[in-house]
Amino acid sequence: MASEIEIEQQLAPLRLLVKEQGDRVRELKESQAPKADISRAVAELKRRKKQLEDKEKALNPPDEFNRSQLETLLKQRFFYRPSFSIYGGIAGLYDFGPTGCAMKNNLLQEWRLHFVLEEDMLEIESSSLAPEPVFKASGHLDRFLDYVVKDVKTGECLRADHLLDAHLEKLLADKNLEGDSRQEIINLRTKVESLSLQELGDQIKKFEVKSPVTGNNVSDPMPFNLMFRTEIGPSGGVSGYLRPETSQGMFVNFDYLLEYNQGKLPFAAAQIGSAFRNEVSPRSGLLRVREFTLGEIEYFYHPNDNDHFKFDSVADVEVTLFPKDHQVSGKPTRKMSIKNAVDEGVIGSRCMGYFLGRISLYLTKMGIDPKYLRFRQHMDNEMAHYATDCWDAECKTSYGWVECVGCANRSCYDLKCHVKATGASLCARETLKEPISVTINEYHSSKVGKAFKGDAKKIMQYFSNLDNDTAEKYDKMLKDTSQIEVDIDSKKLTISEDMIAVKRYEKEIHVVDITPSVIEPSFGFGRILYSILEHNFRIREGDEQRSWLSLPPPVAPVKCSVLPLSAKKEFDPYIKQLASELKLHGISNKVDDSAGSIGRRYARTDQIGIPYGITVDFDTVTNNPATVTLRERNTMQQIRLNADIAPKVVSDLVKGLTTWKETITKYHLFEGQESKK
Ligand SMILES: Nc1ncnc2c1ncn2[C@@H]1O[C@H](COP(=O)(O)OP(=O)(O)OP(=O)(O)O)[C@@H](O)[C@H]1O
Repeated sequence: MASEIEIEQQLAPLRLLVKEQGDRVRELKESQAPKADISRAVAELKRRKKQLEDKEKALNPPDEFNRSQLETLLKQRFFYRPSFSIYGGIAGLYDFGPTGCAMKNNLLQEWRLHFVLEEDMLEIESSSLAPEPVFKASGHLDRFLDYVVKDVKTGECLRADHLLDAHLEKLLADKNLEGDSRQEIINLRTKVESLSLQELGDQIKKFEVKSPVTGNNVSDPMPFNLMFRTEIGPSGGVSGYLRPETSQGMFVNFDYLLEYNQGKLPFAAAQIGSAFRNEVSPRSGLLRVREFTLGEIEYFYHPNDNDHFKFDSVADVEVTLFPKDHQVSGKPTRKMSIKNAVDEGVIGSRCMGYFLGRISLYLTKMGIDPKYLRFRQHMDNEMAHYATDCWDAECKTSYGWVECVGCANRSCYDLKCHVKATGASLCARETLKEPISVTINEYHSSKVGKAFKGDAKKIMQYFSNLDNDTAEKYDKMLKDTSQIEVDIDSKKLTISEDMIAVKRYEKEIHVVDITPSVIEPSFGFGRILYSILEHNFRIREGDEQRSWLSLPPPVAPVKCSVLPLSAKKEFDPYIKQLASELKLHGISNKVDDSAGSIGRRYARTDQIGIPYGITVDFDTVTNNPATVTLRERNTMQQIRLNADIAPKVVSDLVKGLTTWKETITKYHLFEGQESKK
């Protein structure tokens, strides 16, 4: 499917023709030209408008869920739009408007309450830009790749797995394709993202895949690193990268976090921040972009204890699971409680189960429809280089199943990588019940300092952290070749026999170093936000179709509207008073005193998902004490209540201290109002 920018580019000439003809009609009318000329010009304007409409429809084919209606709403009410559009835009970058920004902030605030506050997590904010050795050590420099092919004539780059997948999808659309060939393609589609470079190349050749844009042949696939590279500082000597995930900031600060936590495991660090990926083909709106907000948690725990002390709180949470063996054998998903899934070994540990349960609770509270939420386990060859097990929380949208949260078991991979690269001590200390005897390798040197100057400290640190196997391996190398080569901070250093001496002895110890294991839930807020919008998009049938959003109050961009029934001056003091009292309760509100019927204005507030609306009318002014109506968005029911308590009632509703059902039993339903859900 074409990106929004591509669509806009194709529509621009037609829009111009419509505008020109519109101007022409206006000129003719103003100059009181003959009626026949005006009618001809109007007919031409209609023809051009129709041409534009047809093209728009062709580029945005309607599907079961009417995405184009949602997109129109999102554009009109400025949830988000392509960045720099007045310069023609750049694919994969988006700006959030007031509604989108407020909604995203609500998601972040709820995330902090649900995870950081609830679990006493240690939230940090680390730099978005990191020097190259960090990503060399973490493996991103060598392995954070997508495979791309080039159009052999135009040189345009295309993501190889997506290209192959789209081609296979097209083949499957052919109803005449039957039997084994159909099954082979279905099977291949389930593992397209996990094919190796060689396998991808073979399949692209086998199915004679061509560029969908030009129909030209494509090259063999080649690796493309997704990180944005830059130079840090004016002299250009230090290479750096914008982070593709926020987690490295938490790993490199592990020691300080542990100390802050009084040296105790387990604990969780959390971070919200921007991540940057130079995606080959950004597409599908917010779903695949080049800059996005991530919320990540690193739960550090003892590798021999993968329980979670709060497991019981999620034991009964029902989730839909799609384990890897079901994907291979074509079996359907399983709906089960977290407890049963762990007991039956579907989920590997109570710790992983705990986080899947918490993720599910967060997403559904935010408005994800549980029917369209599943947890899919990664296939072994699909996992990121750092993971040993991974479950993605996927939401079904009109684009298919979309990964919104990844929950990976990163074991001790990252901490060990940074220890290896820097010699830093990134481990916890455990006091043993009984002392044990261990081999100590003590390295001494007089010449390393002279030979390696600034690097000497790191080298000696590196040696002091060696495990026994590596120490023995180095002993042998020194004996055999009189030198050893070590890789520190991405530099290969040669240490000769005369530079270093090792003293080895047994020692009884009471404390051991532990490199913790890590479970990492990683939330992409753009994808979550879009999925929530799709899951809550509704149409009210009536004289005219009105689109609206059934967003849960905590997520809604604005919580309450304040509406004067008409433009009467007497309403103003009440409107001001209500708006400021709502603010005192921390309830965001929007006064809509624009012209237009009250019905139209309610419809406008429903469009951005405002859950409650207070209306000031003639009775407000005449009643003593003053009364107002309070309307609930989903049912469109209204109650009448005293103006001075209305803000508090809305505040209680928004904060979940009461429900609408309870509220309508306490106050009177406004005359003639019934549930119109
Ligand atoms: N290009 C992107 N645009 C928007 N969100 C993204 C993008 N890449 C990743 N995310 C979000 O970040 C989360 C964690 O990133 P992770 O590295 O697990 O994704 P990923 O497996 O690389 O995603 P994908 O396979 O879709 O590229 C994802 O669950 C998703 O919500």
